[in-house]
Amino acid sequence: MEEDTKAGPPHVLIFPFPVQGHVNSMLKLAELLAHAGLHITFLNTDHNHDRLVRYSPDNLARFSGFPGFQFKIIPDGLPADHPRAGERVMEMFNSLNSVTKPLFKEMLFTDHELQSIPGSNRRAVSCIIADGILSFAIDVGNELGIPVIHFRTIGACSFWAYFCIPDLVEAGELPIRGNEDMDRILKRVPGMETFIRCRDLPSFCRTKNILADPNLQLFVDQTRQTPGARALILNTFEELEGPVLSQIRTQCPQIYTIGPLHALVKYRSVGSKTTSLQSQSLNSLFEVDRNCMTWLDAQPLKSVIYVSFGSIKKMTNEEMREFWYGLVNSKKRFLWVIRLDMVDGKDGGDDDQIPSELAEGTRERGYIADWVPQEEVLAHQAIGGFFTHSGWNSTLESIVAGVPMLCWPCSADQQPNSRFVSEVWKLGMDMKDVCNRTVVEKMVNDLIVNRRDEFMKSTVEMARLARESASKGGSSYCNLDRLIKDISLMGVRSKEYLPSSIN
Ligand SMILES: O=c1ccn([C@@H]2O[C@H](COP(=O)(O)OP(=O)(O)O[C@H]3O[C@H](CO)[C@@H](O)[C@H](O)[C@H]3O)[C@@H](O)[C@H]2O)c(=O)[nH]1
Repeated sequence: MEEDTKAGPPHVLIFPFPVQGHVNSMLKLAELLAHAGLHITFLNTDHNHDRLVRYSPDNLARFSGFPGFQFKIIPDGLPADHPRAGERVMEMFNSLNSVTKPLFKEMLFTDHELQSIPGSNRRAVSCIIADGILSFAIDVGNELGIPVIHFRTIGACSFWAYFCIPDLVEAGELPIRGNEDMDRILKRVPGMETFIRCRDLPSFCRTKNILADPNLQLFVDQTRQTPGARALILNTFEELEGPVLSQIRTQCPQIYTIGPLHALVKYRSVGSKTTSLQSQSLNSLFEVDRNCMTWLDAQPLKSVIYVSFGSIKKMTNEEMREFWYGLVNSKKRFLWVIRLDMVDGKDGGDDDQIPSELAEGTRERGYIADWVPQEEVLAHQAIGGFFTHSGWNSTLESIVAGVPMLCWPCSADQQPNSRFVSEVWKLGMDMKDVCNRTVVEKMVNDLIVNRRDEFMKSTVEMARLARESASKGGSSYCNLDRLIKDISLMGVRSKEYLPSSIN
């Protein structure tokens, strides 16, 4: 091993999987590390960077205020009109592997060469924080002898569920034996033996051919690689997922729980001499409709259900109608994020004519938006509940805002998340695998009227714990300090990081 003796702070390269839920949280980490004085290169795909420039210009300008922060752009290899959503998200993995990986490798090599030039005041990359599902970034980092820390944008509960899948298969608990088997409790997910059912496993487990399913294989393989990394960063907090984290620590001893990141960004700025951290940083890849805030201002206290199924889910026309009828029939006010390009079968035909009862109910009590400032929306006093797909960022944002959730998980980690929200944390209800207007109507009313007091008790308490963990002296606050210190110690460079190792 040889030491990189060049003066200056450590240089961290951060590389997210290029979708909203991943870019958002990893940019927040980048912001926190830059605020602590580290040099940061944030690697963004060309497609996403164009969108950030277009839809979050103020945010981008703010980053330029950090000395030593830079964005670098890399192609994702997909055509401009590729949706990068729905089922086609999986095509991104292939493209990233075939097009982006060699460019990434070349970029790291050039970075090393440039920074070796006498007079350069920037260190070569001394640590990579790679999205844990971008295994090629991890491989390249390892190959070049640069320490790699995995960042998983999912919760500990779903990380652990993915991790245990091979054990479930080996023990004969998987595959799932048809619909009638969905409520069977699984015994081989340590820490979850009493409540995790087949239907609560990551959605890829629903395939019959479990050993050959490429999507499942991809996520399981990548999760199983994490123990080989220097460390694992999770956007969660000890008080929320302590028991599951103890299980994960048996495999990955070095974990930094630094969530909820959006709360940490907010609390780290309190008392800070700089004002460069943003309390509600909106790293949006879509055009934000701010008029919804004016509409919310006019609604009574805790009267509105906020509805959003994240940035990737593509809905069917039928699902949209069932939700819409359910919301209108509930007679509750609603703010619904729905982009028509994310609804299958919208072709302007007869089916697209909005029935008059829906149009009228929406005009009276609803507001439909393409994209909203979600953190701000959830913090608004008019919001009484969140009808969510249980994406991990949305779950954390709801927890911090103290808003009870009605969960309709669609895919991947969302299935375990919603089980934890309802069964373990008691922060709301799970409507998994049901899409029916009568059920939506009833559950919306239960969430914000009939069972409101019951949910408010636990949501208020969990919000307090989340905020405490992100405040000075709290668990996530201290873990971030520990992470910064440990990254600073990673100035030691490996001898293998030599041009000859590039092939
Ligand atoms: O109108 C909107 C809707 C969403 N958001 C933001 O978009 C993010 C959405 O993230 P998330 O709730 O995690 O959902 P997805 O976009 O679906 O995220 C993907 O990535 C997550 C993190 O890995 C996974 O948990 C999900 O299952 C996966 O679909 C959140 O920060 C929201 O605040 C907005 O700002 N405005």
